[in-house]
Amino acid sequence: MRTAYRVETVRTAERALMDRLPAGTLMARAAAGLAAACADLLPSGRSRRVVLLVGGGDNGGDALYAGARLARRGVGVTAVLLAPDRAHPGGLAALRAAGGRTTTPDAAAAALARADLVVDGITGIGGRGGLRPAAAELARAVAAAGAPVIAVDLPSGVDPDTGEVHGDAVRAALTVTFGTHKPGLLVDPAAEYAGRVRLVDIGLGPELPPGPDLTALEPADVAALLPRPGAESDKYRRGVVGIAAGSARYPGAAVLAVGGALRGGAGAVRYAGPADAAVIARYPEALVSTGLPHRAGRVQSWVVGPGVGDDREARERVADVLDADVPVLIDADGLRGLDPARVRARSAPTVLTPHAGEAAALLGTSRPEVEAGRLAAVRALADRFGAVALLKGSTTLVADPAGGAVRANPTGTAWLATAGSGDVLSGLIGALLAAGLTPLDAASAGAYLHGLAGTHAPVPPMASTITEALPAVWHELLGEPRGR
Ligand SMILES: NC(=O)C1=CN([C@@H]2O[C@H](COP(=O)(O)OP(=O)(O)OC[C@H]3O[C@@H](n4cnc5c(N)ncnc54)[C@H](OP(=O)(O)O)[C@@H]3O)[C@@H](O)[C@H]2O)[C@@H](O)CC1
Ligand SMILES: [K+]
Repeated sequence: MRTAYRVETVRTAERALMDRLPAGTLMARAAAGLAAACADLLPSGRSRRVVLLVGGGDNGGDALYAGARLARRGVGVTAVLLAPDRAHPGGLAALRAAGGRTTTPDAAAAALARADLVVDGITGIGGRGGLRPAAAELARAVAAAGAPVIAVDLPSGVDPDTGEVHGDAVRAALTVTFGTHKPGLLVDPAAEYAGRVRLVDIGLGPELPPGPDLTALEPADVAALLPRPGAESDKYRRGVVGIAAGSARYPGAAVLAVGGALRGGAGAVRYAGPADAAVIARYPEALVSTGLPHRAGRVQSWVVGPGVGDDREARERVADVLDADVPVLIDADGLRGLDPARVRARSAPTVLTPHAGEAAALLGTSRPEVEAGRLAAVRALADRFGAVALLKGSTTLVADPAGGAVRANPTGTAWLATAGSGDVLSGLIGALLAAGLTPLDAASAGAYLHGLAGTHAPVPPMASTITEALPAVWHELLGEPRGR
């Protein structure tokens, strides 16, 4: 599990560690890791030039010490000093002693034009608000120059705690972060600016509290969560999913949600609704009925909403499912006008899976506001509805109403934003709920599988090809030969 901590927690841990170590040790560790990452990215066998962007804090100090290490190895290093009188004195002295040069922001463009690599040390965890004008101009000059960028700790201009980006920010190919991930590195829009992220161990681990602010599942975590049928399994032990999706007008949503549930490992899928003929034609495995969901027979979870429409009949189906005493996932049309009190009053857990537009409607805010502050939005949804909230999008986030770390989904591709993709996800999570995973685990493992299937599906993927890619993803994660 990757873990991320907010700045306040990082600072406390850093102080505790610093008290036990000789001055300068942490910065030396950070700079060594940073210099190694730079060396990996630099072309070999010819004269190489690195430009450091140096702010007035310790982030700039890291860049200067790393620059000194590179200069000692024969790399041509030029430091652009944003605040010459405040640049880290020890770092500056080390760079100069190693033969590095310094310059001012007005001469940056010429240096950047010849750079093989740029090291962004303008701000790290000490950055506040959007970049100030001189720093913002430098960020634009870097983008115009086009050389690859390594960000020190965080790309300058992104909010470390929330992942928000206000105005210009540096876009990096790689971010070398120290001690622990910060939430902003795993949440869009900031995550997109960070590029790949490399964590350098500076010994902070033992000083960090057990409860991180954000986590991201790794393959082994997902593999441990996925249900594996045992010798004694029957369909009820593996989990029966009820799907109340689709309508005469939108039968496809029913088919896709049922497919997601079947490929999510369900022991059986009961479909209730008017798209029964389309479902049975595609999936003869499904048990179909046309009455209200509660008449469909015993299930261990319900999925309601995709493609149900918004007429009286649709509202009746949604209300009927909300009365069920099993975990319920509500998506798409099921989320329209959803009453927080009704969801809070349910006797079993609820999972909501809105995209940003649906989340905005549920929170009474705007879509751009949700997209700019995804972390705050997903927490607010979980809080308001007393439900696990999964906010779909460039970074899918999952929040638990009990609090604790928000989970950021690390898999997926922009190609997943295709019609019906969310219907597959809802069925998939429904199957994991029926198998007995906690709602938080079901939602985050479902998002993980779905994202991975999206990257396995032939490009451009369709929702049904995401479903078809799921078996390969299960095999990959469980590490079992096919057919076992
Ligand atoms: N934690 C750890 O364990 C370790 C931390 N380490 C490193 O220390 C870094 C934190 O250093 P830090 O505290 O000195 O803050 P930092 O990020 O350099 O920013 C402050 C500078 O930025 C400026 N500034 C602020 N906002 C701005 C804006 N919007 N636009 C433009 N400028 C802005 C601010 O100016 P001021 O407000 O003072 O005028 C000040 O000059 C951390 O990220 C990591 O790299 C490692 O060395 C070792 C282990
Ligand atoms: K930085």
